[in-house]
Amino acid sequence: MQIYLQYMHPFVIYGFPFLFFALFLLKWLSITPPKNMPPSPPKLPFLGNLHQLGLYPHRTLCSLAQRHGPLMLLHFGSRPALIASSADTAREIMKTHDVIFSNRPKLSISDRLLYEGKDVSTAPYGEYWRQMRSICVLQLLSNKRVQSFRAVREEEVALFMEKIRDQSCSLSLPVNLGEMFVSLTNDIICRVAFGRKYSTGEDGKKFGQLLGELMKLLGAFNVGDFIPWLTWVNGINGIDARVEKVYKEFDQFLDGIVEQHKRENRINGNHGSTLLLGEDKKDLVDVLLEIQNDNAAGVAMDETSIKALILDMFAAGTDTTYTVLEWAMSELLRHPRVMKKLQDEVRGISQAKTSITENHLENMHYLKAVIKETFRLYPPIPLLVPRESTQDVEIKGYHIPAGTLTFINAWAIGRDPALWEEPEEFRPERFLTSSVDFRGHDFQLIPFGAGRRGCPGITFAMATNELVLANLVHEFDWALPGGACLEDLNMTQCTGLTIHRKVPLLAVASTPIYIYKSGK
Ligand code: HEM
Repeated sequence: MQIYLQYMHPFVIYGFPFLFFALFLLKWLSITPPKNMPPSPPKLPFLGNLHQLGLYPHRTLCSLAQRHGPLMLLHFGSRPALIASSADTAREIMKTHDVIFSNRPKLSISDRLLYEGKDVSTAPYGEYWRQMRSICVLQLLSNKRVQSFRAVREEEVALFMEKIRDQSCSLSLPVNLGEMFVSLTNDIICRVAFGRKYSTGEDGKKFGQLLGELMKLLGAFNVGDFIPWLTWVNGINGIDARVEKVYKEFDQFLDGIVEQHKRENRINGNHGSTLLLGEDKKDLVDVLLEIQNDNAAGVAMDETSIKALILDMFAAGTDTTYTVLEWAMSELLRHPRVMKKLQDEVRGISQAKTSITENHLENMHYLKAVIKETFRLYPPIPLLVPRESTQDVEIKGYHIPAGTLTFINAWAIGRDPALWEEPEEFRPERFLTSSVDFRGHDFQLIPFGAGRRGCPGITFAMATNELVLANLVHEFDWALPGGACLEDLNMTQCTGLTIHRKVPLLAVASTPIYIYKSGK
C-alpha cells in the first residue's frame, strides 16, 4: 500500500476524495433544500427542550412564545413538538389543516390505561376512531341523551346542597368545596354511565381511590415516550407497576359492571337498568350493549370497546368538569362585586323558588359570562390534548414534518393581550357584549379544543356546571373561613394534565336573610 501511494500523483490522493465529497455535498443540498422550520429555542443533546418545561409547561411555553413567536418548534427528547400560542396559529392547525392534525400521539401510559387506543380520545385517526366518535356524539353525549339525565343532575345537586346546609349553615363549619365538587361530578357520571353511584361504603372508597389514581397516571410524564433509551426508568420508579395495577383493577370493575347490566337487561327484557335514571331509564352501558346487540356501530363493538368508551367518559369528563367549578368559585370569592351581580341575576330569575332547576338557566346571561371568563383564565387542560401531524404541511410559511407532536396553548391564548383587554383581570362583563363562545368556532377561547377531535362532552359538562354554580350562589352567601381577606386566598395551581387548585378551596356558607323571609 505504502509503495503504491509513492507512485500516485498527489491529485489522485488528495483531489479525488475531495471531489467526491464536494459532489456528495452538492447532491445532498440539491435533494434536501433547507426547510424553513419554525423558530426554536436552543436545545440540549438527548433532552431537547424538556429541561425548560418546568412544573407548569403552559406558563413556560407562554414565556418562550413571547421570545420566539406564536409558532415554535421544540424538541421533547427526540420528538419534534410544535407549540401554537395564538388564536391564529390554533385556527391553522384545528381548522385549516384539521385533517392533518387529527391524529393523537401514542403515549404509553394512556395507551395502556385506555385499552390500547380502543377508546375515543386516544384512538388513532381512522375508521375505528370515526365509528367510536360517532357513537359518542350521536348516542352517548347527544343533546337528547344529556337531557335524559336531567333528573340525575337535579337530584345529585339537591343532595350536594343538603350536605352544605348541614355542614356549613347549621354548624358554621367551612366546607371543602374542591372535595365536594369531585364527589358530585363522580356521582353524576357514575349514575349516568352505570346507573348507580359508588360513593359510599368500602366500594365507594375504593372506587374513588382508583379513579384518583387513574387521573394522576394519565397526567404523569413518561420519559420513555420521548427518550426511548430511558424507558427502563418507569420500571424502577414504580410507574409501570402502578399503571398495571390500575389497569387491572379498573378492567375487573368494568367487567363486573358489564356482566351485571347484561343480567339485568335479560331479566327486564332489554329495557335497561331498573335503577333510578333519566327519563328513558337507560344508562350508558345499556346504550352500548344495545348497539352491540343490534350490530349498529358499523364495526364490531366488542366488550373491550364498551369498557374503553365508558372509561373515557370518566377520564375525560370528571376532573375537567369539577376544575371549572373550583376556579369559578375561587374567583367569585375573590371578587365580591361579581359574586353580588351573579347572585342578583340568579335570585331575580328564580323568584324566590327554593332551588334552581335547568328551566331557569337559559336566561342567566351573567352566569354564562362568569363560566366563560373562568374558561378563559383557567382552561382545565391548558395545553389541550396533544395531536400529531400525519403528513408534511406548511403553516404560516413554516415547514412542519409528518409525525410532529402538536400542542395548542389555550392558556396563553386566553391571556393574550392582543386579544383581550386587561387579560389578567377576572371580568365576566367582557362576554356580555361579545358573541365569543367556547364551542370551537372562536379560536381565542378554546378550552374544549376544536375541529374533528374537539370535545364531544361540552353539553354534558355545561349542564352540570351551570346548574351547580347557579344553585351555590342562589341559596348561600359565601365567605372565606375565619374572616380571611380575599387576598389571602391561595390560587396556586397543581401540576398535571388537568390544572386544578393545589390548596383545597375551603369556604363558609350562610343563608341570606331574603331566603328566611321567603319562608324557605
Ligand atoms: C369542562 C369540561 C371539559 C373540558 C374543558 C374538556 C376538554 C377537552 C379537550 C381540550 C379535548 C381535546 C380536544 C381537541 O383535541 O381539540 C377533549 C376531548 C374529549 N372530551 Fe372533553 N372536556 C370536558 C368535558 C368532557 C365530558 C363531560 C366528556 C364526556 C362525558 C368529555 C369527553 C371527551 C372525549 C371523549 C374527548 C376525545 C375526543 C376525540 O379525541 O375525538 N369531555 N375534551
